[in-house]
Amino acid sequence: MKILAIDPGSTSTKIGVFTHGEMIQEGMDHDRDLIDSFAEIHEQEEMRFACITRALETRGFGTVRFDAVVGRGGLIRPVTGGVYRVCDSLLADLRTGVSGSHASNLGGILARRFAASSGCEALIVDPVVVDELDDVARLSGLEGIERKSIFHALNQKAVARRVAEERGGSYHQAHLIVAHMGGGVTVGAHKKGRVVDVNNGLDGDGPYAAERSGSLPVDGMAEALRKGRFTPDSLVRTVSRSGGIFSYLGIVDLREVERRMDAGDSKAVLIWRGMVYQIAKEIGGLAAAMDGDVDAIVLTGGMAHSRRLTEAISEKTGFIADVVVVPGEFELEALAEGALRVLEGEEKVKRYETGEQ
Ligand SMILES: Nc1ncnc2c1ncn2[C@@H]1O[C@H](COP(=O)(O)OP(=O)(O)O)[C@@H](O)[C@H]1O
Ligand SMILES: CCCC(=O)OP(=O)(O)O
Repeated sequence: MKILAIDPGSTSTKIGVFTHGEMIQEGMDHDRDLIDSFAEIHEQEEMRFACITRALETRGFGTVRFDAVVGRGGLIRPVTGGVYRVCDSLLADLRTGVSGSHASNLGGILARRFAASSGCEALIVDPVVVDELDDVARLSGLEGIERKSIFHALNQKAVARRVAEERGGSYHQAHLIVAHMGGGVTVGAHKKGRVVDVNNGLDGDGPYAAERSGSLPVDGMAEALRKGRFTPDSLVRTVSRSGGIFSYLGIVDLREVERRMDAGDSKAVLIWRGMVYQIAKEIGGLAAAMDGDVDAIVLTGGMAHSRRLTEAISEKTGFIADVVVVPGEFELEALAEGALRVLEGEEKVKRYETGEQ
């Protein structure tokens, strides 16, 4: 089987070519100013298409006919976890950004384009809108406004499956708290294979991260709107793109933050400590939500490469359960594995309109 996996992130596009049971991966970083020069996410399609085409040609895969092309699923309508075909209605929802705007919307769009040249299926797996929330977790505290499940579903579920199996159990029996710490931070309560509570990684919700603000006081936001510091649209963009560490220090790279800390920058120390504090508090909150019945806490994503960060979070949360660190992410593997399960008939592809297999 030959599978092309496409994983567009906020600042990079990663691809994986899966052939003969092995995956060759390639990551392309995009300049932050270039990304910011596009007003809308879908306008980045040609730029990312050209990058992927170039990478495939350079690696000698330019003329390969794939059996499936699979992309990271974006902000479509809420769905349960699984593998979905990129049908016309799913494609239309990705293009309009029916549930919002994020680079992952390009995953299914690009998968359809590359699948057309191979004459094969275009699929997405565990999109960021996977919604398995308990009813009680949907309540925001204000009638008419619901909490939404928008998170690093693909990597959280892939890593949770691995950790559960490595600990001799199965994902469908395990109780895990998974913190994905990348450009955004999402912390999910995985209870017997369902993510029953998680902070919305793109909204003002949960801990702050490299470029996300996390939860914000409403009073302060209303005042900033009144004073014209933001319009409603620019506020939404700021919260998801230029909040968090970026807003305090003007940088997003945790390695640079830690270099500044080592050089004696007290502001960098405070902001770093604040992020540790908020992530630990989110983990603690979910432990209570799970009645303290937690098998392990899993720290993953790019920032989990920092031992200093994972040790500090472990110190604050280790009283709850074992802390397992899985640095980086397994999104390309999870995409290819999902497509392979469908191609080999192990799993049925779900229909977007009904969520049924
Ligand atoms: N070796 C490392 N040590 C510390 N931080 C790292 C390391 N590698 C990446 N990071 C940080 O991880 C974050 C990006 O994580 P990643 O999961 O790749 O992001 P995304 O959510 O965009 O996929 C950045 O803040 C980056 O600085
Ligand atoms: C929460 C949606 C996914 C997300 O935030 O991804 P990035 O951290 O890659 O931007």
